[in-house]
Amino acid sequence: MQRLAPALRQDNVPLDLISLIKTILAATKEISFRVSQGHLSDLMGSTLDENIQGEVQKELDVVANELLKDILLESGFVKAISSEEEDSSVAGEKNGKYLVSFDPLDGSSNIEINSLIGTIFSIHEAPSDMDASDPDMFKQAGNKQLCAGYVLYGPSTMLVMTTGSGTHFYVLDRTHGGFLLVERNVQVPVDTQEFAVNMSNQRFWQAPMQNYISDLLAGDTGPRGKNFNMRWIAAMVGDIHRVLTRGGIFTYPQDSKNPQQPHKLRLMYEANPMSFLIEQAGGLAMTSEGRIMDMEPNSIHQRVEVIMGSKNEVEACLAYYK
Ligand SMILES: O=P(O)(O)OC[C@H]1O[C@](O)(COP(=O)(O)O)[C@@H](O)[C@@H]1O
Ligand SMILES: [Mg+2]
Ligand SMILES: [Mg+2]
Repeated sequence: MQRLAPALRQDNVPLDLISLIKTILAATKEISFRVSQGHLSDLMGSTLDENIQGEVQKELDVVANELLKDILLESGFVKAISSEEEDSSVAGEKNGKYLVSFDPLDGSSNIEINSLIGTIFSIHEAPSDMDASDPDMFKQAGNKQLCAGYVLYGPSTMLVMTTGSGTHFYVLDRTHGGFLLVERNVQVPVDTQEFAVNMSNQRFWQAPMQNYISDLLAGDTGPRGKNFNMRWIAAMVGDIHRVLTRGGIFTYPQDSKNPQQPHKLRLMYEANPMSFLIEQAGGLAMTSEGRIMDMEPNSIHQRVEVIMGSKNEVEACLAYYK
């Protein structure tokens, strides 16, 4: 099995970017170790703080954020970082080439039940003519990402990453401490009979999504003429990993539960990186109005509607909005 750095060189990834990726992964190996300690560590509880989005921070959210932030800001490659757990962007090296956005721990509500969690990251080029403390540097569309990936802390720790030459799967080999390539150019099957959505929000969705999901639930007695299965891991990393592995449609549609917040998932460190991975694997990543990666961001913590996965199924869903 190929090691990470030679696999990236094969895809013509520049050496500086390889070094940055290795820096991110050094932090995720440490997070993976802490996660695997579970109740043996003192990181299982909640802090008394909330992040800027009003969510209670878990001890592991904070530790994972600090590990990534410290190693990235000290690396010399990074002009600034932005994170789910930071109010604004944080300046790094003034001549740094890259910007990194990350969700240090995705699926935090799964921590205490010993279920799937992960780290999601996205890398953009840093504008050379802007100040390192200017958060506007991050206002770049997803289609400008140089690299996106996640590390899934599951029964095995996996890295799923793209640098624009396909989406590849790696596994952390604890015997030598590095990530090994296990599957190159993963492909999301174009058709599927599996969907992922938080059904408890059903009554708050817009009519097109209500109608689409009702038709899936009607199975072979309804207009789709086939039965669908449902899965919901409550961690986007887990759900998207299943979609990349065996196909499916994953959606967090617009809802009216809280009129101040019609969308749940964050553009910069959830939707954009996952969109890059899904598209590089032949899937589609959309809102009901267009391609996620073509959206021009207006803020670091912007939220967005998400409909992504198997190409034909995403198109079938979007047809309800026409
Ligand atoms: O609470 P719900 O509706 O199940 O939402 C689950 C969604 O929220 C998220 O957990 C948000 O991520 P964080 O844990 O990083 O806040 C997504 O990963 C997931 O898809
Ligand atoms: Mg998240
Ligand atoms: Mg998180």
